[in-house]
Amino acid sequence: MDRRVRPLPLPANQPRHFYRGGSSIARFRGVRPPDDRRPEDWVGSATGRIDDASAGVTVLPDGRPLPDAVAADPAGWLGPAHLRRWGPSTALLVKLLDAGQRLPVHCHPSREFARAHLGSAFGKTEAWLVLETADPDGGWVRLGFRDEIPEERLRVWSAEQDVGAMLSATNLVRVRPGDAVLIPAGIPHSIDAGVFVVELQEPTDFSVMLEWKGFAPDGDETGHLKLGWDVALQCVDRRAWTPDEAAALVRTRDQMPVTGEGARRVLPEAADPFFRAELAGDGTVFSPSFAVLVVLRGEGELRFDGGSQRVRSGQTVLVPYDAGPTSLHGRGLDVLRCLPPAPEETEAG
Ligand SMILES: O=P(O)(O)OC[C@H]1O[C@@H](O)[C@@H](O)[C@@H](O)[C@@H]1O
Repeated sequence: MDRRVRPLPLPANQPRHFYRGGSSIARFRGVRPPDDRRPEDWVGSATGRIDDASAGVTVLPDGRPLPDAVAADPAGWLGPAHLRRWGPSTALLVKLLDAGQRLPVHCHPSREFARAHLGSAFGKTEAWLVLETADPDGGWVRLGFRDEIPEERLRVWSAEQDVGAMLSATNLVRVRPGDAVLIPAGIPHSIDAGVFVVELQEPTDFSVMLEWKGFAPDGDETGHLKLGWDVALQCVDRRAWTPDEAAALVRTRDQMPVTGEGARRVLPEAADPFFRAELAGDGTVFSPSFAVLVVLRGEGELRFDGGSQRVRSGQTVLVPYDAGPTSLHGRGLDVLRCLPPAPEETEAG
């Protein structure tokens, strides 16, 4: 019998969260929303929530949590080159995120900070591909402080929860469906209500919360990753980001170059040490890799070594290395293929 792992369509995996959202995920998937506190769908996740390691992890159709399945056959899931470079970690976390309300201003640690203070080889650099905005003209995200903020001022803003000051200090950046946004580690950011994205990240749940007023968890207790504010605030990028620099973190579909295989490279090279993403359609052939597919539009077929699988918009599919070369077939198919960093990637902060 052929024991190789095959591509697996995944159901929604939406741990309860402290902020509202989830209806766009349900609409995208064509299912009913469980309740309005399910704003994130963790797809092909071997990562648990920081406050509850059992939440967030993907459970496969055979009942096994993804980390157990990968541990049992790391080469089959990840391939030999990935395994040599990244070990048995998938090195990738993908989420659908539907902001039903504005997210609190927060930031994520770099690898360097995570290694020094959190015992982790991964920080949480991330990127978004915007799927929808409630207003068809676009939605808003907040990226980076416009002026350099002295540490002491940041400390006061956070201690006093001076949300007005924090928000007015950040760049407000317009995003439209189809745009991709790279969020470098450290940059303070927030997504406004009505923005629905696919998110690629390093496989951790590390957030330093600058804002928590009006949200359920007491950020003063939980927002500093148990490091204390003196250390946690060291991971915040307090530098000035000019409006142009902040806007340059956004890439429109036209700015995504077409690769030799006919796919569009979604993210800039600066993202390569952390994850890769491409938009592909009918006729695209991919070389073997662990991957998470999000079918954005259309329907058709995903062919792989030894079989094929029907795919349609709203589906997410987990692809193991062992599926071999894969290809997409179907007119109007638009698929986001999320990949871990390449095995040849070297260190990045
Ligand atoms: O899109 P990012 O920046 O990861 O924001 C979403 C993240 O928000 C933070 O406030 C934390 O609650 C994380 O658990 C959550 O995943």
